[in-house]
Amino acid sequence: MIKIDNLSKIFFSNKDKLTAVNNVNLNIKKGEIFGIIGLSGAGKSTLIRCLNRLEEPTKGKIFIDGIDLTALDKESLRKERKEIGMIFQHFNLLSQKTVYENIAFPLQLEKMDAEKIHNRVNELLEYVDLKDKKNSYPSQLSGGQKQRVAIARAIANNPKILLSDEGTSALDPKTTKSILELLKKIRDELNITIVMITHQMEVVKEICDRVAIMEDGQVVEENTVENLFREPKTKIAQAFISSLQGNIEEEIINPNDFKGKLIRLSFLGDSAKKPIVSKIIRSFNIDVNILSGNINKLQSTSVGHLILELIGEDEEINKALSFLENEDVHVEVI
Ligand SMILES: Nc1ncnc2c1ncn2[C@@H]1O[C@H](COP(=O)(O)OP(=O)(O)OP(=O)(O)O)[C@@H](O)[C@H]1O
Repeated sequence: MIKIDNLSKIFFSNKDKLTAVNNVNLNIKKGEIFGIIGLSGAGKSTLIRCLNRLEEPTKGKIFIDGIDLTALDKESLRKERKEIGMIFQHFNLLSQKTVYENIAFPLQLEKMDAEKIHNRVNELLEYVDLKDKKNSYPSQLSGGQKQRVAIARAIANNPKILLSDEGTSALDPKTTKSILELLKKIRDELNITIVMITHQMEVVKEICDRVAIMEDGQVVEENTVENLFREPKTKIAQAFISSLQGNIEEEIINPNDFKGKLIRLSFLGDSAKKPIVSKIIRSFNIDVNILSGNINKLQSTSVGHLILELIGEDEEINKALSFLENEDVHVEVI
């Protein structure tokens, strides 16, 4: 549905040249919640702002349902932009207008008649659970309530796509959860494709179907959330996963400090429930030392990791490794 083709954005200031987005290619499917994660300065905001041409790409193309957004003139772009709602970290509400007026604003721009606007705004207020706040001003609302208003405003014209630029970064964990639930409801019920940039792995874990990791303007890794958690390939993906609360940094384990063989097991879904450690101890003549372990509960499944030291004869260890591979567990010798 969204096809990003060799997209680059270069900022020129004085004699300096900064490549904020460097040759990015992505395909985002209809109805997907697609996350883009990266550290500060990685180019996430610039990339997402190119998707509705708030930022003009320097090179490359963006197709939305086959329409090349980069080729549109001003008037066609204005029409196409109606299909793309956006929310921001700091909400960007109109402070002089009430909640009702903020949500009505994009509908007035479309010259919708007054009665229709009235009905639509009330429907949206109900949808985002803010009926009782319709006459309040943004300054009278909590962060979560402000983001609900921003979301109602962003979906008022029934867009196909919703872009979120760090939409939960200014919120506490509980409020973040409720906003993520609202976004999920919007995807599930309204079939709106959601592209969200974030620096929080918690957000990706909670809500995204697929994720791209950006570093220095480039997409360095792209995968389903399950597979990313199962086998992160790049150092930065591993660091993001390690940064999740309760996860143990693996770097602290140095194989040279151990006399046995170190292995890292990754397991997904039902294989996480099998008593594999006790099985290998009982079935083979080896000792097992558990060095670290974690389990991440994703939306529809769980992904676990264990780092074990296997102590014993090579032959017995190799038998244990073959056994593990047959148990649908990914084994990596460290
Ligand atoms: N208008 C601009 N002019 C010049 N440089 C810019 C401009 N906007 C962004 N940059 C630079 O482009 C790079 C990418 O910035 P961007 O805001 O896209 O990153 P980000 O991953 O969203 O980071 P953050 O999470 O901190 O916003 C940074 O080095 C930034 O300084």
